[in-house]
Amino acid sequence: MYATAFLDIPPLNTASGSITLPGSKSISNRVLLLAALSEGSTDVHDLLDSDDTRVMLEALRQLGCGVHQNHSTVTIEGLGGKPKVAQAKLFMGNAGTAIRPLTAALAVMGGDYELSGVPRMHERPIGDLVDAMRQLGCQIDYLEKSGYPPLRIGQPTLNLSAPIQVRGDVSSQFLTALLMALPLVAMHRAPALGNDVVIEVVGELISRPYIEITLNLLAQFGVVVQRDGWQRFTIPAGSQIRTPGEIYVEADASSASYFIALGAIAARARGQKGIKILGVGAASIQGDIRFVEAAQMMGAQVTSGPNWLEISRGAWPLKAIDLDCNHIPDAAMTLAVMALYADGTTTLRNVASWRVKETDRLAAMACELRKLGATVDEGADYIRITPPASVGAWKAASIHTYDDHRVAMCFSLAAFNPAGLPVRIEDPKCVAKTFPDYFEALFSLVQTSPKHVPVICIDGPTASGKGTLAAELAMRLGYHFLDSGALYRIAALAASRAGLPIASSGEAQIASLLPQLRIEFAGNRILLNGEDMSEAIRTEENGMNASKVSALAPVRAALVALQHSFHRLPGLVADGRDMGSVIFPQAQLKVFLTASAPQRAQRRFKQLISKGISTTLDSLRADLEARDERDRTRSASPLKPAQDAVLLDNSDLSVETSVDLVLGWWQGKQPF
Ligand SMILES: O=C(O)C1=C[C@@H](OP(=O)(O)O)[C@@H](O)[C@H](O)C1
Ligand SMILES: C=C(OP(=O)(O)O)C(=O)O
Repeated sequence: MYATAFLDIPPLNTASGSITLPGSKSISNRVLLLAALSEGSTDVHDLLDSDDTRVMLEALRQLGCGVHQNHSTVTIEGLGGKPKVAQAKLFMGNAGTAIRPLTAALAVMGGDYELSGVPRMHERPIGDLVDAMRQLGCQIDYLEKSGYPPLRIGQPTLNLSAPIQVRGDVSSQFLTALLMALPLVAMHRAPALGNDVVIEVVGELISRPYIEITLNLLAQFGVVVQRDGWQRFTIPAGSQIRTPGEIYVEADASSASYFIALGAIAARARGQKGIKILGVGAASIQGDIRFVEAAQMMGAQVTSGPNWLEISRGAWPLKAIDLDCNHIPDAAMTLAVMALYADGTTTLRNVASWRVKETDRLAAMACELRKLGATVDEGADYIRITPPASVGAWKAASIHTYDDHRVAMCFSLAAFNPAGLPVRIEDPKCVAKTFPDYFEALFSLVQTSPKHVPVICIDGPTASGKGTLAAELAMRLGYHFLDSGALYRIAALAASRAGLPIASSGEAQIASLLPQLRIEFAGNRILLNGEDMSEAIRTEENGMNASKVSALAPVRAALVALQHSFHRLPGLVADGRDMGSVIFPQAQLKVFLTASAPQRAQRRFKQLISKGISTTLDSLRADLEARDERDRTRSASPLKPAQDAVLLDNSDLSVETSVDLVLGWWQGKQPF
């Protein structure tokens, strides 16, 4: 997950490849609750691991439910309709699918519970559900504002004499909550005429396909709800939630919308087929699978099987559409970004519920689409988008994401703009609500011209602090990190481990070994084929070998290719001695970092002493000065700043100040 303050997505061109998407949020949280309410244990396979499911799992644990994780399977030991813990404060984050059904279930079972969430959750309505539960004799109080969480739940005096009425025009989750909780009432009622539990929907019901998910999963847990259209739902008396023993969670169809759109928008990479999505397809029980139809209307070419989809670009530009999106409220946000690539004005209607979700999504989408150059008309329940009038009318934008995962995910697709502008996504970690690794998934499928992938080079003499600075910059920008000095050391270590002669007689073999190595920089650790080598490469002996290896021409050539392989989306920070001058001459920012010899000697001294290695300041300083002189004057690639490098003497600067300074220079080069 990118936990950076922002993520700059370079302009993108093509996309190809296949992706297995994480589990459905809607299915995961329903299955967790149903498994918890049933008796016995349920193995849930492919459960979504994200903020929304974590809050649900944590709440279930607090209520005394056994939760055991084994790879992608979570086993839930059910409570059999009665929490083991009668008093708890439950934090539900911003998960509508957690707080609403859990409120209903706890209110029926009774106890002393408080349910709260993030500040936005306290602005998301729950009054219609509370009103419905109160008809049944449930005890629910508002702790702050009437109609909104946080809530306190007490002991009910259940009294079911008439159908329970619920409004469904603000959120379908209230009806879902009743449907999942009321079997707990029905189970205690003898099957007899008039004993069934009946729910009546008052007025219009929105987001209807989510009710189909609820009914489908209830049936898998042994509760077959009878229905009369969308108006009346009957839970037969004597119904009981029974675990099916194990259950598989489909991949998330709403998450699929970003990749379906990607297939529709991105040019196809040469010889490639487009985007293949695994884990969800035509047989999905999720309503958002119908996003496929909307994407096809806009021009996407889609083929599908029961649990896969394959998408490629069809009509281009995309075709503008006018669509009632009430059945796909979440995925419809993706259509709003697709509309930027359409041949006219797109109108998405009947999405008033957008106003009460993670943020006011109608206002948010309108504001951010305008930043990109679109003309947007926002109504009470619709949004109308006209793309930028010409290539020149596109603007580079920093997209504010309002702590809304879907805003962050759908706007990443604006990076395909024809103007070749990057897009900045603020607070990218908000995708953790439903898809923590969204951006990693995106970057695994998209390609762009290497010239668009940014590189920052930090070169400089030994002990100038370039490694620390470069690693910190990479972390702050979410870029890859290349410590080229360590690469020579890793090459030497791998060669000697493979038993190859560290001499010209072994140069061909060493060179062919290098491309097979999987080298990763994880923070300040260096991994070789998954094994942490951070200490092993720093030995005196390996240092000598590294120096020998670096003198072998074929090895150097192979290392160039290896260094270039770090140049990947979304960007790279490389540190070394010839990063800016030789390896990445095209880098957008080159910094040549220096510090006075006494300062560097001091830093190295502290470093060695802290490792328990004894040395003296004077000898270190003499070594450094001698080495500087050798580096500067040697004939083969002498250490000198690239012509276009910025010099930074950090003798009197803290690491933070140096980082801020370089980030400031970097920002000065951005169009945002
Ligand atoms: O029941 C569900 O799983 C959901 C229902 C929808 O909410 P509304 O019914 O509030 O539209 C949807 O937006 C949400 O992401 C998940
Ligand atoms: C509306 C959403 O979430 P929630 O389940 O919290 O309602 C969503 O995921 O888009």
